[in-house]
Amino acid sequence: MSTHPDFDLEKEHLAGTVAAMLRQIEFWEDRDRNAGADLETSIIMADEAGEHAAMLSPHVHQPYFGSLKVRAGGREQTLYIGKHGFQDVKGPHHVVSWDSEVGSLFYTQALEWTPRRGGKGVIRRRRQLDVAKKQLMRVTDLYDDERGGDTGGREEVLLRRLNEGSTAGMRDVVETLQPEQNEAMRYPAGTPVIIQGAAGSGKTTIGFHRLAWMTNRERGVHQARAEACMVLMPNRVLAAYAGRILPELDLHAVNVTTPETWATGLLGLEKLEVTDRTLSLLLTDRDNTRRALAWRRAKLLGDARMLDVVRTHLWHRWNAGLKGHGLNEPLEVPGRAPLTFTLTEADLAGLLRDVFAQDPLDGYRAGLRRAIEAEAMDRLNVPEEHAPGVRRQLSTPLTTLLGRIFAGTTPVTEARRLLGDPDALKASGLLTDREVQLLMTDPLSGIPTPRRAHADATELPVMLAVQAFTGGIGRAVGRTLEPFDHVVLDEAQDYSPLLYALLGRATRDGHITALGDLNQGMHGYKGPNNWEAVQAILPGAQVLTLSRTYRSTRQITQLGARIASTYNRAADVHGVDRDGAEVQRYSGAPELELLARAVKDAQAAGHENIAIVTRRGIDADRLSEALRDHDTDAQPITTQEHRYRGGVVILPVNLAKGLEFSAAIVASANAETYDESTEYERRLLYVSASRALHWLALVSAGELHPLIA
Ligand SMILES: Nc1ncnc2c1ncn2[C@@H]1O[C@H](COP(=O)(O)OP(=O)(O)OP(=O)(O)O)[C@@H](O)[C@H]1O
Repeated sequence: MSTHPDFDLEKEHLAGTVAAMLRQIEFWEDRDRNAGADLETSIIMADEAGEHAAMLSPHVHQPYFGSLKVRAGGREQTLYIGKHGFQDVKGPHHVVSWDSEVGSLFYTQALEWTPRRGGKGVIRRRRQLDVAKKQLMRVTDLYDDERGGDTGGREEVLLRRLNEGSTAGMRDVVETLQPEQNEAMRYPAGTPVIIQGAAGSGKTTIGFHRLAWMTNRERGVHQARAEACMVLMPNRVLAAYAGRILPELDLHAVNVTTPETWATGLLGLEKLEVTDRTLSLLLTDRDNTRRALAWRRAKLLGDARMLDVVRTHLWHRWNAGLKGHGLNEPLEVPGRAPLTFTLTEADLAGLLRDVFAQDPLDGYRAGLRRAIEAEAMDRLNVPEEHAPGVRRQLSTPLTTLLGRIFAGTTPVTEARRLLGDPDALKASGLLTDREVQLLMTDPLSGIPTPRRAHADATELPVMLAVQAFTGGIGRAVGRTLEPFDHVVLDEAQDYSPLLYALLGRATRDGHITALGDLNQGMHGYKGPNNWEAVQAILPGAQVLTLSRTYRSTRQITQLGARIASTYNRAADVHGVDRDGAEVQRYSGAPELELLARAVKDAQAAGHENIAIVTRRGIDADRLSEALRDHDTDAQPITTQEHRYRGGVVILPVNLAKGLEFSAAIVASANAETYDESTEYERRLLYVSASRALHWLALVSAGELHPLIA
């Protein structure tokens, strides 16, 4: 297929590597060889060997995708880079893992590095090796110092990859990771990272790669365990779509969920309906004063100061709660005369003060229990071996006592009590009188609430703050709480500073990766004003910018830029210059007919994964039904329960965000549907028009939207 002079040599090396891998897998799977001294040892050994075999076998069909020729310590060698490291015990067919320190050299532009053993290492050649089904398909040199250095091969390989069709899930980009992405992905572990990048710059993809990199043993104390990590995505359709990247990255058991699911789970209220009434008001109310009020109130609810407003409120509540309470418990300690443990109200207040000072991760209720137990052991001089017995005797009286002090502090009721009480809001001294007044107004009163138990997206963080102080915040492991090893936030521009503060508490220090685009914010009333506001909350956080975009052809990117330039002066992003089909425009006939024709045209152009994007969910349901009469089967994705499995689908723009398709068709692409004078609507039009990789159609029965006509 290729005429590269080294093709045959590489082919031979590949065959050798495949054989070595198969030999190793066979070795691991050989039960007799894994027989230990006793049955238990044998089982453990066999299990471990089986695990190694299971990890390696998916990689046999493509052991590596590139190589590096390096010179270090007077010796030249070629390192093969793959998705999974492999040590050939009987031969030279080793593979270095892409996420190792050495693997990084494949992606950078650097020509030298400092090897672990010291001295100087020189990169002599970078080579891409396309391998599929154990066959070598193509050899492309990216850099070769014998052929004048940079060959332009990296761009060539990238373009080939970007020309491929979309799939039903997010894909890894291990083979074509670009230098600036590689740098963001490997930013030193233990530093919170904010990756800012335009739509299609690979933020979400890179976030998952960083997570995979974080689980590599080379990260030392910063290594993350996949099962102790969490990724938050804006909706469940996208979470499922993106989650398909995990096995490709050898990541298993990572919890990919939405902030609402995580929050309601933490509150123990899985059935709680989460509304966004501020958004409803901003979209429907024409009263600018009320809109401004709703916006400012939502912002204030998400202000980081609210954490201490909540804390101060709880301080007063619980101090009032312990009035008139104490303990007077007879205790038995073996070998000692009967004892009594007495705690006065003043003692309790003192212990509560200590707990507030300690600020324990698992909450103040558990903290106070521990403090009282420790006080008992200390005062009564209980020897270590009898401590568990004393704790047992204290258990019931303590549960009763704590129940009284913390009575009624459930996150939902307590957050609402605080937000309805101006004196409580003022208690911390952190909010000005005007701010307290603002919180006391209810600009949303005209927006209906659901019948079911509900909480608004803007008040949820305040509820979580109550939860954080009462029962704690973090990852539930059995009955205890631990911090997450690492948390990745997608669409991070939509997270309030208060949420950042809470997530920071719930995660190991320095282990948050936030992916976002301040220019793409659809929900500015919830998010931070700028990344500095987030940096102020996550100490040491670094903002890294991805400047190039990869998703779409030049034709599609240019159309998107035209829409975005109406609300965003920074819209001038530069994309990979990839040529594609002209944007198709359909109008002047009934919409159904045009949509059906567009689907046929997209299929005729060779595309399989095709999306029709509508403005609202009900449009998608209605059109999906009606299109059947036009011989077009488009599966609706209109609830968070639906999953994208490839093929032709029809979905509203809010569920399309983050997904991508080989071809996209924007339905009702006109000014009646996407109001030209409303920035929010123009942003939605942008999202609709930026879902396609290769082929885009704009459809309207009447005139097309002036921005794209
Ligand atoms: N280095 C790369 N090699 C190949 N493809 C890439 C690379 N980087 C990004 N892409 C592709 O670009 C597309 C956009 O990536 P991704 O969805 O991660 O971007 P994003 O910045 O999160 O976009 P959005 O803001 O729209 O959600 C995907 O198809 C992804 O596979």
